This record gives sequence, C-alpha cells and structure tokens, in this order.
Amino acid sequence: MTTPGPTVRTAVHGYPRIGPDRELKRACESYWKGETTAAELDEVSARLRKDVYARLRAAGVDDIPSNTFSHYDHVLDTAVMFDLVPARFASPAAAGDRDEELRRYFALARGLQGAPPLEMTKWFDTNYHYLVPELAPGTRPRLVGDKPVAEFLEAAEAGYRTRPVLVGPLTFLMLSKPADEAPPGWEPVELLDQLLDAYGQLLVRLGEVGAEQVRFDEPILATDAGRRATDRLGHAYRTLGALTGRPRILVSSYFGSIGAEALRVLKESPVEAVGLDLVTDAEGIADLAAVSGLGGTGLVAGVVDGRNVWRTDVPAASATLGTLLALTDELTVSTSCSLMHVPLDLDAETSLPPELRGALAFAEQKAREVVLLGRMLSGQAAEEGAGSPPPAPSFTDARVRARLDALRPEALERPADRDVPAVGPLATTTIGSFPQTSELRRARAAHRRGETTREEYDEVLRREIDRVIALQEDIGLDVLVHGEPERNDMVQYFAEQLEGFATTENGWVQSYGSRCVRPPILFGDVSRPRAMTVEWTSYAQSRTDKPVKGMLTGPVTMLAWSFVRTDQPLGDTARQVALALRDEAADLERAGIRHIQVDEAALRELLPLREEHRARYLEWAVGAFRLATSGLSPSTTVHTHMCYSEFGAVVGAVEALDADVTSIEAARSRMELVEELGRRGYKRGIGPGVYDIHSPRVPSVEEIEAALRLAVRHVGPERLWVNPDCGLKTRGYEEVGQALRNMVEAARRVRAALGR
Ligand code: MET
Ligand SMILES: [Zn+2]
Repeated sequence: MTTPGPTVRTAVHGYPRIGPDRELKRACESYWKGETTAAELDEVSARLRKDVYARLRAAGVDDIPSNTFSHYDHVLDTAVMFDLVPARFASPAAAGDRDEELRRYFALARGLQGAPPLEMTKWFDTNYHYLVPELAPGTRPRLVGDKPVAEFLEAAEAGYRTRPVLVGPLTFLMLSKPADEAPPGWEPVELLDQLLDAYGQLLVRLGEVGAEQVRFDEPILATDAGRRATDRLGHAYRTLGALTGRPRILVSSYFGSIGAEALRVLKESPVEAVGLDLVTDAEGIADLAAVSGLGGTGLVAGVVDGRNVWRTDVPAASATLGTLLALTDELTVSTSCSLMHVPLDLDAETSLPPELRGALAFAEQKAREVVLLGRMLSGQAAEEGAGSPPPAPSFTDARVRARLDALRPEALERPADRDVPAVGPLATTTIGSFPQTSELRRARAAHRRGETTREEYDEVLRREIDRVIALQEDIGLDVLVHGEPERNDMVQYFAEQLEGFATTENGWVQSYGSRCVRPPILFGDVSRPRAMTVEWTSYAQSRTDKPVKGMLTGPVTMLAWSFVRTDQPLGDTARQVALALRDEAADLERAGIRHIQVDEAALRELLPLREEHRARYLEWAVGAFRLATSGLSPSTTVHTHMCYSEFGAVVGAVEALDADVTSIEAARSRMELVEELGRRGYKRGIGPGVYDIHSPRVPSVEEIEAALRLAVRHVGPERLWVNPDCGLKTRGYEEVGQALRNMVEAARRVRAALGR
C-alpha cells in the first residue's frame, strides 16, 4: 500500500475571486458610485489575489494559477488587453492613467450614455456570464495591456511562482461575435493569425519575466464547433509552440471531453501538457486510450468536480488516476474546471444539516481533495485516502418514488383539442415580477434578521400586491400578476419551501460582474410539504375581477440554478421537482386561478454543449414540464416563459412543451421566432417580448406597434400575446408604468386597425 510511486503534481484551474465576504463586489460597487478611488479598488483586488494564493499554498497545491482574477470578466480582460474595443468606447487611456483605464474597462461591461455595453451571455453551460467581444475584418489585435505579466510579477514578489492563465485564442475568437459593421458570413475566427501574433508577444514576455509555464484555456473544444476546429487548433498551438524563449505551454479544456481528434492534434503539437475534464463525461479516458496515451506530453487530469459541491469519491478518483499513470509521463491532479463556480468555504456554513454537510466540499475543500489525491498517488497518503468515506449519501423518500412510479402515461397528456378561453386578440400581460423596491428589500432583510414579525412582513407584501394590482388595472392589462414581491429569487424562493433542497448562508458564486448568487443545494428527493404560492396569488385575485396569473419556476430552471445531486440522472431529479409543482399547480387551480405560468427561463442554458446529447436532454426536460402542467383542467391556461431569442436549438421543444401560451424574448431579434413559428404552423399562443426590459429605456408606442404588426402578420391576432420580454423586477416603477402604458396603447391601436 505504501509503495512510493512517481512524483505527481497538483493544480487547480482557478479559485473564487470575489473574496470570502464578497469584498470584490463591494469594492467595485463603491468605485462605480464614486465613493472610492481607483487606487483603493486596486488595493482590495491585490489583497484578494494574494489571499487566493495563500489559501492554495496552505492547501498544498503545487501549481497555483495567476491571472484568474478579474474585476469583471476574464473574456473582457482579454479583449481589453488585445485592444479589441468597439469604436463607441473611447480610445485607450494615456498610459498610467489608472482611473481612466478602469472607467473604460467598466464602461465596456456596463455601458455609457449613448454607448451600450458589450452583450453578456452565459459561459458555456454555466450560470456565469461573460462579455461578448465584437470583432470585424478591420479589427487589429495588438498587445496593449499587461495584466497577466503584472499579476505574475505581483505574485512573484509575494513569494508565489504562479502559472499565468490565458483565455485561449480559439476559445476567445469563437466566443466573440461579428460587429454590426462586419459583412454577412464573416467570422471572428478569421482574425486568428493576427491574434496569434499578439498572443505570441505576450507569451514571450511572460517567459522573459520568469514564467515557467502558461496555461491556455480552450473550453470551446468541449462544443461541437470547437471539435470541428481542429485544424485551427493545431495551427494555433504549432504557431505558439514554435516561438523561441517561450514558457512551457499547457492547453486545458473543460465542461466536457474534447474528442480523440483534438487530443491527437494537441499530442502531436509542441505543447508540453494537455488538461482534460474527466468529470463531466466519461469520454476523456476513452479519448486518451484512442490516441494510445500522451507519452511525453503531460496530462493535467481534472478529476475533482470544479462546478458542483459534492465531495469527491476519493477511492474512485484515485483508481482513475492510477489508470492515467500509464498514459502519460507527467501526471498532474487537478479540478475539472475553475473553482469559481462553487462557493469558497464550507466552513462558513454553520446551519446546514450535518448529514448533508458531511457530503459537501466547496472550493477550499476541493483544493484539499486535489492535494490528497496527489499524495495518495505518489504513495505519501495511502492510509489517509483509503479511509476516506464515499461521497454524497442518498436522501430518498419512498413516498415520492412511489407516486412517480404510479403515474400513468395518460396523466402526462393534456387533451390536444383543448380550447382554453380566449382573452385576446392581442391579450396583454407581463412576465410576472414587478420592481423590487428598496422598501421591499429592506422589509425582507429586517424580517430575516428577526426585527419584524411574520405578520408585519406579510402586511408589507400585501400592500405591495395591492399597489401592483391597482397599477395593472389602471394601465388596462388583460391578465394580471401579483408581482412576486415575496420572492428574493425565483429559484431560491421555491427551494426554501421544498424538502430535498438546502439553502446556504454564504455560498455566493459570481454570476456576472459584481452580481453574485447563492444557488440552493438539491441534495435529496424533492417534495412539497405545503402550498408555496397559493396564499399570495389568491390574495391578488381577491383584489381584482381580471384574471391573475399564478407563477411557478419550472423543473429545469430549478435544476439549472441549483447545485444538484449526482447520484441519479438529472431527468429523475427533474421529475421529482415537477411532481411538487404539479401539486402546487393543482392547488392554484382549486383556489380559482385560471392562468398558471411555469417559467423555464433556463431551458436553453442546460442544453448540452454537444448536439448528440441534446435529444435525450430535451426529452426529459419536456417530460418534466408536462408532468408539472398536465394535471390541470383543459380550461386552465398554461403559460410558460423563456428568456432568450436564439431559438433555433429549442424551437421544437417549445412546441413539445405544449403550453397554451409561450412568452419569449424577441425584442432584440426582430420577431424572427414568430416568423419561424408561423412557418411551422404552431397552433398555441405566443407572446414575443415586445420590448427589452434589460435597459431602462421606455419604448415608444410606435415601435411596439411596429413589432406587433409584424407579429400579427406571422401568427395572426388571436394567438398573439403582448408582453415585455422578461420580468420587471430589476426596473423602477416610473419607467415600468410608462412602458406598460405604451405597450397597452400599441396593442389597442393594432386591434383597432384590425377592427377588433
Ligand atoms: C428570468 S425569467 C423571470 C420570470 C419571472 N416570472 C419574473 O418575472 O421575474
Ligand atoms: Zn425571463
């Protein structure tokens, strides 16, 4: 058991960068408000970086990454460093003017008067958002920044020999989008050679200052498009590899396997090591076998899950690593991806149930798992490791399982010829939430701290509902909502009330920029002890004669925005959530609610990165939605809502969900999806968002009218619903009132023109 093995190194891809107490969020926000200076912000950031290095060293990690810190986003950092900044933002600041430099950086992320920010989109299938660079044929990448060099030197000064991490050139270009001025058909990846020059300069520069190894992250290789780009991959790393005076190169991918073809290309290229995610799918090992191992190329083996919160099954991971020893001369134990996707430290959680706590590992604990595995592999920790218990215990509930088993397939179908009562033509409604005012937030915080009674807090909520109902009646909307004032978050609100979920006190994860979320932990079989929304929805209904729409968060979205158990397929877990929602929907119906919306905001987000996995996913995702909604009477109107417009990949799913009304973002995509649905003969209701709620701008009656006329042309007036493109919770009442009035007026005009 204690035979000394080869020397094995340990590494992590990255670490939470927001700080143990979300220091980065606070520091950025005060800087934005002008309360602090650039120097003060930089000081906090430097402290946070050093804290990460210190934690990783204390855990015993050998290869500590640098340049994984960011003030907002690592893709944005890369764009700025290579001067890939759209013309609507001012030209580079005079060297040395740090305040100017930071202002421009944040302007790209947050926009300026007259200069909308870069688009934000999800980083692969995670809930982290990156900023999308805009490139055009005339874009000239050049190295103008030195963030990786400066952070390497800063770390070195503090006594840490780090490994700088860069977003790889292929991933960077494939995640960018063509700027408006780019000719149709042009793709950012055509800038590869020019960008490689700039990357090359940076690489050599890093070598000059003493970096021994640089890691290039190429997660794009986990997608179909990335896997098809192996020629470019080979070209990029042959080019970078040929530079003299360069550090060693490690190319890492994550969020899925990269396929044998990409692996072969990297093995044959001059790069010294390849990093693979061996957690997300089981294919990585087969790929390694298919290329007969890596031989002299090092392997960084991601065996500790970087994006979920469960303890690693140490014996199993250790066995995997044992196999890998035969496939490379140089093995490094690592995480599957950056730990920025999990909370920082489990020790900060004091009120989790102990049996659950014992099954969890956050970033701090995961770094230690990596080190333990490394020691076991090199024979230094055999006993320790062998004694480690298996991970996540199963928390099962026989009643939930029995109920699901007993469901007959007929129970999952609503009659195809159902005829829900018409509200339209051009029925007007909203997506659910109304502005979360500071008064509401204060009341919630005070209640959480125990400073107010339940009754007092409920009274605040009832007053808010009164106001939201009165406002909607005044505006003249057709189907009203209660406004969701009781919800801090559309997932957490339900997670707090369902069995099988736990919520954390400090489990913050960066979602974008300074925005952090605390994903709930779905650890056991899910059930609903009592009704979750009926009280508020019924109260709202009691205040108006217009129909009030009940609001539930759908099963896929509940999963997408939580950390989910891995001891059973996601689809099985989704069914349990769906069953609880089915009960809730039934209770709403029994309470007289005639419209029920089940939001599937994240249906697109969980869509697998690779086409070949999509059909299976859509099957269970659609099945879960149907399970949640099919118990309702044929005369209840089932609504659903999705938050995105690039819709090709899921248009079939929209039809399959079989909701009576689907609201979806369309404001920015010129009603393309309505056209597509019209073409396909879609026969249910559709509510293309008629204006973009992500901006405070109030849309004019005329522009909404134009959008509606276009939509009427494609699907006719009867099935067309009129609504904003998402919930209104992030907006203010002033703009919301005006925007909705304009929306209702636009609908009235279009109806009048149709003689209705
Ligand atoms: C992100 S989708 C939001 C849907 C939810 N009903 C809301 O209006 O806020
Ligand atoms: Zn939405």
